[in-house]
Amino acid sequence: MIPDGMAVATGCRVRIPLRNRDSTGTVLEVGPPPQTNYNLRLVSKLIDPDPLITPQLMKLGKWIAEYYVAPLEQVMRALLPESVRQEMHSEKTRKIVEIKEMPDAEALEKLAKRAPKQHIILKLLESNSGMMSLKDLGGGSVTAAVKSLVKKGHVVLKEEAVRRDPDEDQEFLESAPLKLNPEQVVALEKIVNPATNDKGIPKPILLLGVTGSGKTEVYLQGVQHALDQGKSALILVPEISLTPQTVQRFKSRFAALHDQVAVLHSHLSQGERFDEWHRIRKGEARIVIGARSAIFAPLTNVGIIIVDEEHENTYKQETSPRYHGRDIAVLRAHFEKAVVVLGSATPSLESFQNTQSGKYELVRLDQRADSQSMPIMRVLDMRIEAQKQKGRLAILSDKLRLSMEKKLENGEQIILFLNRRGFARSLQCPPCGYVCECQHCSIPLTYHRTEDRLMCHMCGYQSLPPKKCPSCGDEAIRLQGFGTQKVEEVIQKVFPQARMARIDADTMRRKNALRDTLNKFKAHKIDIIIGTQMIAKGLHFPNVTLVGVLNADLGLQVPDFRAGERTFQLLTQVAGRAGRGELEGEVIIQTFTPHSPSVQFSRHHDFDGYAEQELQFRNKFLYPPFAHCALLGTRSTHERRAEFTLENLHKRLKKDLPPQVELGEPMPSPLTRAHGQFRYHLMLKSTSARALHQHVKRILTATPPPDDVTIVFDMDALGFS
Ligand SMILES: Nc1ncnc2c1ncn2[C@@H]1O[C@H](COP(=O)(O)OP(=O)(O)OP(=O)(O)O)[C@@H](O)[C@H]1O
Ligand SMILES: [Zn+2]
Repeated sequence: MIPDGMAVATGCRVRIPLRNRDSTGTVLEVGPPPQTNYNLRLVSKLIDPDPLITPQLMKLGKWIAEYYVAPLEQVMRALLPESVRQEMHSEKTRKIVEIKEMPDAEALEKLAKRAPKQHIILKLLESNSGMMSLKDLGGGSVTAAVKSLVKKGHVVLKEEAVRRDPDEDQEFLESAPLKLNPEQVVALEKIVNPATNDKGIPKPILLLGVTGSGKTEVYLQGVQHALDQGKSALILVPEISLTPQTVQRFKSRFAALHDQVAVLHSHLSQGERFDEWHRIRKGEARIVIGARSAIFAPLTNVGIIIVDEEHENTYKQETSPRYHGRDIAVLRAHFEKAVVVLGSATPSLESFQNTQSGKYELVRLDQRADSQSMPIMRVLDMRIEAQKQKGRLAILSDKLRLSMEKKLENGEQIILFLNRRGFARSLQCPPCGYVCECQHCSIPLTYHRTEDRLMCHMCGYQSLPPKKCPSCGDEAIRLQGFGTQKVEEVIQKVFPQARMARIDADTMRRKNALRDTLNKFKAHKIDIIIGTQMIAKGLHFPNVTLVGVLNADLGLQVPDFRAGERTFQLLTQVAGRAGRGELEGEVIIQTFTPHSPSVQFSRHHDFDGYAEQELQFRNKFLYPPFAHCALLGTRSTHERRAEFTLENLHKRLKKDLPPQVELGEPMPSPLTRAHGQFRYHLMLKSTSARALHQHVKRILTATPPPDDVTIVFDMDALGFS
């Protein structure tokens, strides 16, 4: 309860005595006290006179809690960084000593004899325009002397706030805006004067621009326009540590406004995050760049929200609340009446379909900005290569090896890409490329070693693994695969002179490791980079003339209806790293399935063609964007209990199932056991998001799990492991 006269508002933090202890909480709603038998407590203290959470953000939080079926407290935790919520890291301050009144010459002379230290301090201060930090004066060794000077009235001791700047060690040279090409001019115009609905809310914009088309320059000038209007700007990037170049470009362009740019990401220390957050809230920082959670930055008067590489999976939060940063960006822009720009060379089909249905505006950049041509794409059939290199793992085709040789001779640089993801293994036949698929869902079946079974991870269909390839009859159908480490070994043997670096989750653990390696590559201290999807994003290296994709199929073999989309995106993005300078670029794609649409359409840089056939497939099997897919899972250290709990939930969900919702069978996850926990899951599909999350919420609320079982619900799930 609120004591009389205390101005508590929604979004403020308050202290309440609970169990003899003062606890901190955030006010979700203010209203008359409810009828209850509980003993209601009075708020003992109002911490923030102004709400920490703006009304728009509060609205966003409530929406997230409902849609993603997450407890509101959990959502509040996502909204407010821990350091801010707990007041753990109050402002960092330093002590400043300032001259108040210098003693006259006579007194000064006396001081020099009797208290030489005090004399020196005064002299030092005098030669430093009367003011120095206590630390610079000598810190602990002079505190006593300074105190005496304070007592005598010669100096004063003050506290001054200092900002913990995460990029303190870096310098950013101001970059001038480029003269836009005609396509960019049109794009910027649409952002500056967006189409609006009848309530004056701008329509979201999908900026579909081929790799190297100058999307970033359009973002920069769009942000500039918002600032000129006195508004603030929010820029989301997939992952700060993976996109150092994009962040650098923003920091450089707005270098003159240095203190108005805030960066939010997971590598900040608690103190840095505290400072950045409060600078934003006070309106000192009006440009915010950050990863997913920066969508909750406490900016006011937002003019523009940009989501760079909007198709990236990293925008989806993997713990509850499992929100999608891009979707929340669109929603926040709507609440704030701001323009939102989703940019990508390979947009998600969800966003693209929204342009087809008229919900979003489609803006295109079809040419590379500096009139470089798109790289030449070659597709290499590894089935033939596998026969040639009998018995060995076919990692490097002759064609790719020869091309690498030539580039190295010319002093040009090479990126080798290995798209290795997921744990799920499907069965593929090397001589013919055939992959075992589910007849109902058209996704690869996953091989479960322990049961010696093939399973469909969408619907639960099971079958025995074939002894021979059903397509060509060869017995070579088997599990296969190689990782980046193996590739590095092989390349090292073939090109002993070349300088190379491997970029993957294992080698890039150290903070700034990626930035440092990329800087070395830029300075041409490295000839070849071998990497996973970590290197597919937004990199710009003019001297890279060859990109090799070692096995394009790996991404196609995961039990996920988005596997094709992801492969198309990765191939297109990776290919876009080649030929970004004066020299022409070449891309060699090694694959066992040269005719798959992902390979063929990316080869021709044809997003529209790809989207058209993929949307047909999605429509036929009723997958997103034509339906919502969600995953309901159980996790427990006791396998039977995880299984049993899910079966029980399944039974209850089946009863009164809304007609729009389709319910899959419970089954072990492809990643059957992780962190000592057994995992089971089932899929839900629905043409109505609301019908789905309401039904699940009702059942989950009525069916609390046993203590040793955790329930996971993932609305609009992106992964199915
Ligand atoms: N109007 C312009 N005139 C000249 N050069 C330009 C112009 N706009 C962009 N560029 C340059 O073209 C190159 C590619 O631009 P940019 O990196 O912004 O493209 P992008 O669309 O963001 O690419 P990607 O999607 O591959 O990350 C950069 O070197 C950039 O400086
Ligand atoms: Zn199936």
